[in-house]
Amino acid sequence: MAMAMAEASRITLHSTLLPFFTPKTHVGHRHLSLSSSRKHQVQCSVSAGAAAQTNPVAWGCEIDSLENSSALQRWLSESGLPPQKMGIERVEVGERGLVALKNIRKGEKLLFVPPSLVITPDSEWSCPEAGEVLKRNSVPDWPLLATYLISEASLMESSRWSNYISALPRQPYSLLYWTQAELDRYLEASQIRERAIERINNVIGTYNDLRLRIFSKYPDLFPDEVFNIESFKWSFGILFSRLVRLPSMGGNVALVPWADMLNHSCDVETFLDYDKTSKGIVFTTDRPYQPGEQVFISYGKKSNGELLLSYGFVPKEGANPSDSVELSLSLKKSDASYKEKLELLKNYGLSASQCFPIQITGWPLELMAYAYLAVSPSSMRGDFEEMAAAASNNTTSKKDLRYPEIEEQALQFILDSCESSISKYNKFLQASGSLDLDVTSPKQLNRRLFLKQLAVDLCTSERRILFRAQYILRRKLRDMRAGELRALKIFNGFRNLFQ
Ligand SMILES: C[S@@+](CC[C@H](N)C(=O)[O-])C[C@H]1O[C@@H](n2cnc3c(N)ncnc32)[C@H](O)[C@@H]1O
Repeated sequence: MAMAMAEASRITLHSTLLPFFTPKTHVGHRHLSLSSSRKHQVQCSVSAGAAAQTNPVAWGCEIDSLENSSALQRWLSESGLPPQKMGIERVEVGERGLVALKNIRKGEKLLFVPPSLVITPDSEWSCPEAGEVLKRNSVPDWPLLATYLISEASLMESSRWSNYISALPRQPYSLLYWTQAELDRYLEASQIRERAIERINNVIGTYNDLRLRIFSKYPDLFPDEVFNIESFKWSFGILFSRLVRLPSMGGNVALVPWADMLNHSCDVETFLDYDKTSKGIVFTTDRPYQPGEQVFISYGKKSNGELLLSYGFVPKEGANPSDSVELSLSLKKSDASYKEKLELLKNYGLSASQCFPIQITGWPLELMAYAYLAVSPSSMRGDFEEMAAAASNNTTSKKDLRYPEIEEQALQFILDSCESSISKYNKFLQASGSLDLDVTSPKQLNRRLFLKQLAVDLCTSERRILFRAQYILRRKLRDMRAGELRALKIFNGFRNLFQ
């Protein structure tokens, strides 16, 4: 199960626990920057996001509460969940998690959550009129589920999901709860800041759209006191951190009570799915567990930044083999062919500033193609189109381009971008020791320390990948230049011989 709220374009990598809330500006693995006006919008709309300042929703529980999760466990058993080999406990990784109660073999199927205990876009509403209005207006799955959760939560004990909702965190860990000032302060060096702003704006935009088109027309069904931006931030936070995609159920998205108590480990490769034989949601263990050990699944092959964005945690440094960092490359405005190049990029869904994911093992061919385009002189204009196509998501274009005459400049261009990014991380990491001096209360200090630690962990892991890229690029350039020098010496040697 790939638990995560992956953006649509990334979902193809993983199957299961994935939310499907797609920022419109997301192109494949690339993320476009927001305009400054949109940044301003965030500031106005979500500046009350800090735990100390926000009005938390009236439902859910503290993130580590075991009381509500015991009630959840009892209700699930009474409602058809078969006996389990795991129980909910307080754990070292992830606050609460599922822990083996018995020996569990490798290759064993676990959970067997029946579809009747799963929340999907087709679930029955306790207030059927509200559901009908949304369906009549063709509201897509994500906003539909977000509204469903709020509607059921507000009905408290009258909802059949009340035990489930009471065990959900009142404030899910998610970048949705970071204020603009916190994002600026802690994530300035990382492209994840832009992604968080983009996501917050999508949530706000979605809520505003629902309010304008639907809620305002049916105030009795959707009163402002319940269906407001705070409750939507909560419900989207829950969806981002708990919704799964079930490939064997036609790719449906679902909240799976009980299964969503499983935490993520980068060391396992097992995902939730619907099992047609047992007619339940299961996962198959890829290692044995002894009683007392926490059982994990994978939320998908996500970078540390993506895990922070959707789930609010960062794995230990070096623990995530799928980690990557977004490197931003930009066309130079002083380039004589700037307009021509930009036009072509736009034709392929790209822009003058573009992010590409770098992994510890290397970078995509698209990044090299973009670099070729950025450094190519006007005399190569005949090749611009091929370069722009190769830099894009276009799968039919040739990707592995080679232009020996500008390869050195292209590598130097990538190295410069890499080093400029590294210097931003250095600045943040050096300053991080002195970031907390202006707090006024212990609560504020706790939050600051918590967010700062997450940011330091993220930035350290992202910088580590950039350091590796810097090393490889420097070595390549050195070898190239040494080769050129050797060739020049040989050439000079020949010239002297014939003089
Ligand atoms: C699907 S829920 C898992 C159950 C959750 N621990 C709970 O108590 O409700 C996902 C959330 O669990 C936490 N989590 C999951 N895996 C984690 C990990 N490896 N490290 C830290 N927190 C993790 C994060 O707070 C995340 O948003």
